[in-house]
Amino acid sequence: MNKYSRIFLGTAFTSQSEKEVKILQDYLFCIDDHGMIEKAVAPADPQYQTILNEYKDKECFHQLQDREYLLPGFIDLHIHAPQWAQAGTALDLPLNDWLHTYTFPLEAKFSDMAYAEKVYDDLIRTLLANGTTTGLYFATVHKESSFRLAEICAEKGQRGLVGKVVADDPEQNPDYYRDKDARTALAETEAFILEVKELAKTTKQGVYPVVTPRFIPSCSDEALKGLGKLAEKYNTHIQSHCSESDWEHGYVKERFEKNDAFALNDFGLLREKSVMAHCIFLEDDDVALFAETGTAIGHCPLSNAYFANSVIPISRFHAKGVDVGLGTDISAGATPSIYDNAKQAVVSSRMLEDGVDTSLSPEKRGVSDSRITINEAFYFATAGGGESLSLPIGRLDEGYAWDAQIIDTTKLPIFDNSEPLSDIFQKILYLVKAENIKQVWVQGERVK
Ligand SMILES: Nc1nc2[nH]cnc2c(=O)[nH]1
Repeated sequence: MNKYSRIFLGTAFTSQSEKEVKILQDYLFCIDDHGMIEKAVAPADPQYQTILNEYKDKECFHQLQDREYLLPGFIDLHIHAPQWAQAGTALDLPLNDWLHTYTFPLEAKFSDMAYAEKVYDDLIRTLLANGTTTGLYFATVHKESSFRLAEICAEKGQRGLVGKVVADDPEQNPDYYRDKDARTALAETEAFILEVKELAKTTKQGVYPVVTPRFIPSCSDEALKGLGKLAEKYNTHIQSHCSESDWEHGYVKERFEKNDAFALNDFGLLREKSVMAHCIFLEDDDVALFAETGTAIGHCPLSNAYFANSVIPISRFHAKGVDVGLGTDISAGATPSIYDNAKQAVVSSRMLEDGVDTSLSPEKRGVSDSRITINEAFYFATAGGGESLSLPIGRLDEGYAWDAQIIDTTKLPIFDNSEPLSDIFQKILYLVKAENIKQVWVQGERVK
């Protein structure tokens, strides 16, 4: 009987801290029956040779080839799954017009199970191919197809956190696409939570129900209050949008005479397992409230370039103790790739630091101390995402799930065998496309 269900031998990159990447050269990763990393063994460790000798000829032994490297699987903290069907289009309008012109009509189509199946199946396959091993999803207001999304994650081996969207306010949502009323929305959310919890019992990598008020403008007070109570009753994750654009931030201020963060908190929606997308306009006391409640920011830099009307000072918010992960925000972000968003997070932060208005002098043009490095963006894509979700994911370390990508660098511009591993890491983050991701593993199972 084998003690470990799988062993991987290879060189891995994983976050040591927000700013530092740890290089684990020629390590042995010993995976247990539950798909967790039981041991990460360095070549200098006295057990290394013993384990190697015992496993090297077994089927469960996986040795990386020359020029292959391991990265933790990426965690996408903000995906509108139905919007995959319009990815790459419809980005010409501001947020509220975009919702009413393109997005609500599209999402309404997810009452059709056959259509939902087609889109969701393709999305999950594509995300896995891009190295995303955990996804936090908004589905639609339809309970049945939202549950189908959770099932497709379960079947394809991705760790899915899925929300049936709640949008019940007749003033803000069209008649053809909204919950009938707050009571119905809450009853359906509760039934959805129970169904997904049942599905989780047979899903190795985990599947989780998420309480999902679309955003404050979509929801009545009754729905928001009830959702806070449901999240508490079932100890679920919570997701929504917070202080995303001038319009949305202003709408909440007008309705509640306070910022989004405090309004959400009043409804019991800021908790340890809450992830709020965007959060561009947080003020100091909002940031302190996020840190105090354990609420995380799903940072979606590509989407923000279209809808946020500004650049989030993510470095400052993170330095104040707020958990941060990355999100694609499909389809406001027109890529399924967290690699693309990691790069954009760096680019946006550099533009914030330097500023963009050339009519101003350099010292007045930007916001100092805003830039993040590619190491920090990698941290947000992996360990930061895991912390945001309060799950043991996002690191290739003992006690974490074996969620990993095997990167084949033979097609990257590496011309010198002695190139430092720290440079290879940067080339991976800047240049990898789905075709360079050779294998993807979730909870010890191969999914690509
Ligand atoms: N980016 C984005 N913001 C939203 N706010 C409310 N709904 C949405 C959405 O679908 N996408």
